Amino acid sequence: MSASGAGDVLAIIGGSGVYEMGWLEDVEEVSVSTPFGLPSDVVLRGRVKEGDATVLFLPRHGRGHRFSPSTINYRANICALKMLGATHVLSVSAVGSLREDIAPGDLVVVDQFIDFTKRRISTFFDEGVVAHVPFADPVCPILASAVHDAALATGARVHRGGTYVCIEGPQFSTRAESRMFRTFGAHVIGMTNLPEAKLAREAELPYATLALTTDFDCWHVGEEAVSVEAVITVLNRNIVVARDVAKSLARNLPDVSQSPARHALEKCIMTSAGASSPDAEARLEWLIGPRRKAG
Ligand SMILES: CSC[C@H]1O[C@H](OP(=O)(O)O)[C@H](O)[C@@H]1O
Ligand SMILES: Nc1ncnc2[nH]cnc12
Repeated sequence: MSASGAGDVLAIIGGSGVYEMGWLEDVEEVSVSTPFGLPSDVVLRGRVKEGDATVLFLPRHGRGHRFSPSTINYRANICALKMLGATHVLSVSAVGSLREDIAPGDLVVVDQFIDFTKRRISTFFDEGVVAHVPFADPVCPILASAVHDAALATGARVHRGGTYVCIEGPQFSTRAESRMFRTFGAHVIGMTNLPEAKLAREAELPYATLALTTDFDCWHVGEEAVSVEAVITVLNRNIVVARDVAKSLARNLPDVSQSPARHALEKCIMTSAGASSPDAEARLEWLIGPRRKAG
């Protein structure tokens, strides 16, 4: 796998418990406003020591954990990172395990999602311009492979591949729901990676998730049902590893020029510039402007 260029920008979206990276250098705070509103917080922009890439860091819940999974402005977050030149997106997320062989403390580099969210805006193309992007493989395999390599290097127990079912929350699941998700073949459960991953795909951003397993949700007979207290206890250990994985990845970004995400919008926009509205074109200029100009 060839290394990336110095112009590459790794965007890290921090999940529960991950409100800063701790290893960023030459850090500046960047406030970004987008056509979809404000992102969860200011974006930290810096670099990694002994690395070429620029690094962006955005805590999806905001510093102080101000936004629930349902109220995060996912569109503003992804749009802001795209506007700042992101070329790779690493999502760091706390998850529950739905499998006996995935234990709290394990890392999972997921490769599939099941969407059980209920009330989230999950597209940039909701008014005036229609587009349908492929999403069969929702995670960039090139980036996921690099994340897996970086995770292995920490010595943590790492699972390559897995299906992340995303629930609306903010309540945890019932036992019946947890058991149902297991019958679906899901491996881990969370509350935030959708529509985040869908929006990253529409924005043609290669996306991969480092899932930090913190509990067995509530299906496991021999285990206590998940609680915030239990999650935080394990998360405090996972976070240290997650920071190391992100640092290693920032130093070894893969070339994603062949990522399926990079051309996701090609031939997917149904509405011609003449048929859409000036408002819609203006709202999406950051994403389809160059394509529109190229005709
Ligand atoms: C505190 S457990 C539930 C909470 O943690 C996860 O957040 P993130 O995905 O941002 O790490 C989960 O999605 C819930 O938001
Ligand atoms: N059991 C669980 N369900 C949903 N999101 C989670 N995040 C961490 N553990 C979780």
